[in-house]
Amino acid sequence: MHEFSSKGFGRRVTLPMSGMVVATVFLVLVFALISAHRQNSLAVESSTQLAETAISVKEREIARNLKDYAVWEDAYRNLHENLDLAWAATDGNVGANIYTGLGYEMAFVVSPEGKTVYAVMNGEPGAPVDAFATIPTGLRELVARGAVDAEPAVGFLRSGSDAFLVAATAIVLPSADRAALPPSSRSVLIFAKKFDAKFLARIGEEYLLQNLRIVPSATASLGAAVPLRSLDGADLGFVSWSPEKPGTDLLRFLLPPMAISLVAFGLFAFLVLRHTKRSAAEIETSARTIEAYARTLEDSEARFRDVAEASSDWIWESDRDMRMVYFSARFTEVTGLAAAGVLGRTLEQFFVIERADEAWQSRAQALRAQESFRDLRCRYHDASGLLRVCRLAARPIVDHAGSFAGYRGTATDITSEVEAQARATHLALHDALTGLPNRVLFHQRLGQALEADADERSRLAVLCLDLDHFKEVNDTLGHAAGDILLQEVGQRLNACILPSDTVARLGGDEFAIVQNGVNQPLEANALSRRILESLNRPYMVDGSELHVGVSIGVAFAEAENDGADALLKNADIALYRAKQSGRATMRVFEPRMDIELQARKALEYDLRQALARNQLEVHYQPLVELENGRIAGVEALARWRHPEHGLVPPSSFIPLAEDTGLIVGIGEWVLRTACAQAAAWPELRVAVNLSPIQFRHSELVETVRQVLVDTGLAPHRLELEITESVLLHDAAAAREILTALKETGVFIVMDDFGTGYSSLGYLNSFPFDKIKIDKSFISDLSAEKSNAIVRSVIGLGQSLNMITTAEGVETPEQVEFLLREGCEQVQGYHFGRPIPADAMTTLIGGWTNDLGEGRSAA
Ligand SMILES: Nc1nc2c(ncn2[C@@H]2O[C@@H]3COP(=O)(O)O[C@H]4[C@@H](O)[C@H](n5cnc6c(=O)[nH]c(N)nc65)O[C@@H]4COP(=O)(O)O[C@H]3[C@H]2O)c(=O)[nH]1
Repeated sequence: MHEFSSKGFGRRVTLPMSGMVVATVFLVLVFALISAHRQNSLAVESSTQLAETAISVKEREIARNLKDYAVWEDAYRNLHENLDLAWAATDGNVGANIYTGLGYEMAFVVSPEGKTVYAVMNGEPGAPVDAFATIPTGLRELVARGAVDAEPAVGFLRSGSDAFLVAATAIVLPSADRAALPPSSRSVLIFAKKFDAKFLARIGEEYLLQNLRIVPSATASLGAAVPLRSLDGADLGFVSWSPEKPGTDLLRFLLPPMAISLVAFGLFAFLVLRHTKRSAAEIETSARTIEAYARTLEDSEARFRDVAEASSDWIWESDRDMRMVYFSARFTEVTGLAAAGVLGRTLEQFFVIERADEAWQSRAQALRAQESFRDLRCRYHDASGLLRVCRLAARPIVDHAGSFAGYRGTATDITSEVEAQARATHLALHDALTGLPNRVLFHQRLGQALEADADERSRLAVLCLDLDHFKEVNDTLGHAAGDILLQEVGQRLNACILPSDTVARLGGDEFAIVQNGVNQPLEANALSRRILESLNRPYMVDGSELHVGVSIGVAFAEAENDGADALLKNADIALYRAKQSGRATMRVFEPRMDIELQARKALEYDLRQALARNQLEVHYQPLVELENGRIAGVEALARWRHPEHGLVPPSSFIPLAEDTGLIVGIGEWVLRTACAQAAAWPELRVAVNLSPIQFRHSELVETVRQVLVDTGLAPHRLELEITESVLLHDAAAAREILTALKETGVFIVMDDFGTGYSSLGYLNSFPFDKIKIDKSFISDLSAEKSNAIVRSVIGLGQSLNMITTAEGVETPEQVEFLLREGCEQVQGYHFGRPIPADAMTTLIGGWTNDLGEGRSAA
C-alpha cells in the first residue's frame, strides 16, 4: 500500500507552490522593473530627441534670423558696400532689436578682411568689439564657412565660461549669385545666442523639458543630457534636463497595489498552503488510521479464520440458491472429500438434514427467512462412505444492494460427540450390568404406556420382582458371582417377555416389567408363572449350582389409576406380600394390601419410638425340670405396651423389628433387662431369644460379653436361643459366632427345632447345649407323627448329650408323655404363662416341687 506522508506532500506540493508564488512575484517584479526601465529609457530617448530637435530648431532659427538680416539689400549696402554704422545701429536694422527682438546677445559684422566692423552687445550697438576676441575659438572657421556656404554656418562656441550658439553668413544681395562672389570679398554677419539658464528655461518650456540646463559633465546629468560640442570638437558641457520617468511613475502607481496584492496573494497562498498542509497532515493521520484499521482488519480476519477453524472443522459458503461455492482447506482434511467434487451441489444435495431433530422447525424457518441459524444437524458421507454427523451454523451474506447473496458459515463434525451422546444416553437409560433398561427408562416407558387411552391402559400390567435369597449369594459367593447371577436372571427375564413388553432392572436384585397384554389378568398370571418357573431353575455360577427364587408382585393399570408411580407402588406392595407369603410366589395387588401396609408403616413408626418411650417390657415364662418339678429357669419374652393397642405380642412386632433392623436395639435391651433381672433371682437361668438379624452383627459377641459384665450375671446362667434360620444364612459365620459365644460360657439353645429345615447335621456341627422342641409338635401330640418326631428329638438330644425342652406344654397328658419319653424340661401354660418380672419374682418365691402346684395363671 502506498504510504501517504504530509512531509512528502510538503515536498511535492508546498515547496513547488511556494516556489511558483515566489517566482511569479519575482517575475512580475522583474517584468515591472524592466518595463519601467524601458519606459524610462524610451522617455529619455524621446526627450533626448526632443532636446536635440529643440537645439536644432534653435540652430535653424538663428540661421533663418541671421539670413533674414544678411540677405537684405539694405544690409548689403550699409554694412558691406558702405559701412553705415548709424544705419546699422538704428533700431529695426541691426541695432538693439537684435537683442530685444530676437534675443541674441551678440551681433557682429566682419569685413572681408576679417575685421570686426560692427558689433551689438546685449542690444547695445556701439564701437566694434572684436568678435574673435570675444569668441576666440572656432569663430574664424565658422565665419569662413559662413562666408562661402549658401546657408549660414551654425555652431556652438565658447565665450569665456559661457556657451553660445553662433551663426555666420555672408551679407549679400538677395539677388546675388553667391557662388559668383569670391569669398574674400564678402562681409559676414554673425549672431550669437548665449546658452544660458534663461534661454534653456525657455526652450524647456517650449519643448516640455524640465530643468533644462547646462551641466559640466555627464555624471552631473539630471537624467538625460546631450553633449554640446564646439565646431572644433571642444567639450562645452552637456545640456541636461530631468526627463519624464513614466516607468518609475507607473511603478510608483502600480507597486503599492501590486505589493498589497502580492502580500495578499502571498498571505492567501500561505493560508492555502497552511490549510493544505494541515489537510495533508489530517489526511496523513487519516491515512495512517485507515492503514491501522486495515491492519487491524487483516489481523481480525486472520484471527476470525483461526478461531472459526479452531472452533469448527471447516468454513463454507453458498450462493443465494444454496449451492456450495466455497470450502476452506480443512474440509478435505476432515472429510477426505475433494472440495471441487462438492462445489456446485446444493446444501441439501450434500447434507442430509436431520428433520427429526427437535430444533429443525426453528432452523427451517430461519432458512426460509434467509436468516442466521445455528446447530443445524446434518448427516453426510465422508470419502470412505461412512455416515457422519455435523453441525452447521451460518449467517446470511448480504451484497452491496442489501440483498441476500447466500450463506457463510462453519461446519463441525460431531460424529464422535453424537456417538458418545448415544452411548451416554444408553448408559443413562440402561443398567450397565445386565444391559436392561434402568429405572429411568422404565418410568419413561411406563409413563408412555399410561398415556394411552383407557382401553389400552386396562391391558397394562406392572410386575415387580425381587430375587429370593440373593443377598445370601452375594454374601457367601461374593459380588462377582452375584453379578453373573443377575446377568443370567436378566437374560431369562428377557426370554420370558414379548417384544412389546419392557423388563428393567430397578437396582440390586429388583426387576420390573411393563406388560401389554390383550387379555389381562390372564396374561400377567401366565407371565408370572413363566418367570417363576424360569428363575427357579438352578444357576451355574463359577462351577457352583445356585438356587434363587423370585417373588413377584403384580398390579394392573386401571382407568382411574394415578399414574406410573402409583402403579409401581401397588406392584411393590403386592411383591412385599408375596415375600411375606413365603417367597417364590406371586401376588396380585389388592387395595386392602395397601391398607395393611399403611397400618404396618404406622406400627413401624410407633415401634421406632417404643424403646425411647419405655413402652417395651420383658415378661418371663418359667422353664420347669420334669424330673423334680423345679424351676430351672425362665424365658425372657418381649412385650410392647402400646398406648392405643395395649399389650402387643412379639409375633406382631418382632418380624417388623427384624425387617426394619430395630431388632438389634430391641434385642440388646431385652438381653440387658433380662440379665439384670435374672441376676436378682437365685440361681435361675434366663433364656433370651436372638434374632438372625442380630446374628449378622459382628458386635453380638462383644455385646453379650459386655451385658454379662455390666449386669454381673454368671455366663452359665444365660441361655441364648437361636432358630435354624440363623444357621441357614451363613453357616460358617454362624458357627464362628456361636463358638465365640460359647467361649463366653453361655448356653446355646436351638429354638423351634423341627419347624425349619432341621438338618440334623446342624446339631452335630454346632455347639448346642439344648434343643427346644417347637410347640406345634407338642400341641399335636395326639397325632402319631408328632409323637414319633418328639420321641426321636428327645432321643437325639440324649444321644448328643443335650438337654431337651418341650415348648407349649398345656396339658397333664402332654406332661406325662414327655416325662415318659425322658424329656428333661418343659415350658408351657400348664406351668405358667409369660408374666412381668415382679409377678415372676412372686411366682419363684411360692414355687413348690410339685408339678401340679404353684402354677401361675398369668
Ligand atoms: N399356645 C401356647 N403358647 C405358649 C405356651 N407356652 C408358651 N407359649 C408361647 O410360645 C412362645 C415361646 O417363645 P419362642 O418359641 O421363643 O417364640 C417367641 C420368640 O421367637 C419371639 N420372641 C419373643 N420375645 C423375643 C425377643 O425378646 N427377642 C426375639 N428375637 N424374639 C422374641 O416371639 C415368639 C413368640 O413369643 P410369644 O408370643 O411370647 O410366645 C411365646 C410363649 O408365650 C403354651 O402352652 N401354649
